[in-house]
Amino acid sequence: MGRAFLAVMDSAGIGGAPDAAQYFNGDLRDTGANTLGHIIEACAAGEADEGRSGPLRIPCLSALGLERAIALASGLELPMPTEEPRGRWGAATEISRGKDTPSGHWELAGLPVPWDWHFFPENDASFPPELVTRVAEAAGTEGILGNCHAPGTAIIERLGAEHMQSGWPICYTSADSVFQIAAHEETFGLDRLLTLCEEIAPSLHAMKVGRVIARPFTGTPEQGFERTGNRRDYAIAPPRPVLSNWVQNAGGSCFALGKIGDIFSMQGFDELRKGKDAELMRHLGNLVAEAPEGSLTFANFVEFDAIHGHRRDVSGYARALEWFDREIAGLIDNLRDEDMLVLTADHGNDPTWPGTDHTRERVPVLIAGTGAGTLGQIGFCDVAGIVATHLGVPVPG
Ligand SMILES: O=P(O)(O)O[C@H]1O[C@H](CO)[C@@H](O)[C@H]1O
Ligand SMILES: [Mn+2]
Ligand SMILES: [Mn+2]
Repeated sequence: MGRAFLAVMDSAGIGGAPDAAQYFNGDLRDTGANTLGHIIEACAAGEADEGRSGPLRIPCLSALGLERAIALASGLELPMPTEEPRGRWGAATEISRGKDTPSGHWELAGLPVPWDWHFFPENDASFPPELVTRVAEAAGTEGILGNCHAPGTAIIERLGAEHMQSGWPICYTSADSVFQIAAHEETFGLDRLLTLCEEIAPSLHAMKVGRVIARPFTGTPEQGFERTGNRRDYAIAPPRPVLSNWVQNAGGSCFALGKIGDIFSMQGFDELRKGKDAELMRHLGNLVAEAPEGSLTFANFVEFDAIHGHRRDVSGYARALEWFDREIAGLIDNLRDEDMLVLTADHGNDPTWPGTDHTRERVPVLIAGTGAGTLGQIGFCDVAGIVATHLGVPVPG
């Protein structure tokens, strides 16, 4: 039976989504976006030389069949490694409508999202009056500040002083399905902020807003404000059992690494280990050494997306891929005979594309430890099926 390690390279898409024309970055459709394909091309053309140089060096991902997966997904013709892949490789297509992180992960875990997420409009007042009233009541204030789309650091700079003076919470949103509340840890109070978020979360989840996020900060108008590490996400829970539940129900342990805990509201997980990507890689290495037989380790590496994809930083994304490739090669050497390591992604975020939003794409599925050969074109849900079958866990439905 062995163990299963499932690592999501957040936003590492490979193009070719059949419905890409229905998705936009600004005015431009996502048709043709190809995160990894375009990074490989940019590196080969010498256009991604900041902090690195030349063609993208990812021998481990290549040996597992990445270039073949890209060609299968999108038809993009890249120089092909001459050797046959040593892993199983394929391209997965999403059916959930959102090109967001929870949609991608839930479907990879066997649950296509059965609804449309609610996104708040980019109007002067993003939130409906009833919601504003409900939040102010829960906060015990006369009103709220913000009520708009904003980057989190910019809005505390703009409204931090007014917030400290009036005591009103700063509420804002973004292109994601989120309701975020920024408040000062001392003058508003951290516990009060967390209680407020917890209290209003059920009504936002009922509206199909994916997450309420507490964004505490400290500082002064004179010295400037800074967000603290006490961020808390109150995410909507998956409405049905997912891969981690199936594994747990069959008696296996499940470990969540990084954002996986929030994405699934810890549904089906025994333990959460957090940190930056480098730390997560160490957690993953420790679990390769220690995780019990029959267990699932589910990891999300968010920096590809959060630090490089949204900032359209091709060199940075390439550096992150080269780092990831080296680290994963080391982990594969330590797998036990019966183990499976699956590398995949949740959506695209092509750093060569206009805009700053995710791109609708197919994703690679690369599997180490269980032989070689193609998986062909599969669905996101098949990833859950492959992992469950490997662990001998029944797949419902
Ligand atoms: O700009 P900040 O506050 O970091 O917000 C970002 O973080 C949120 C959740 O990850 C995203 O929806 C985006 O809005
Ligand atoms: Mn994501
Ligand atoms: Mn993102």
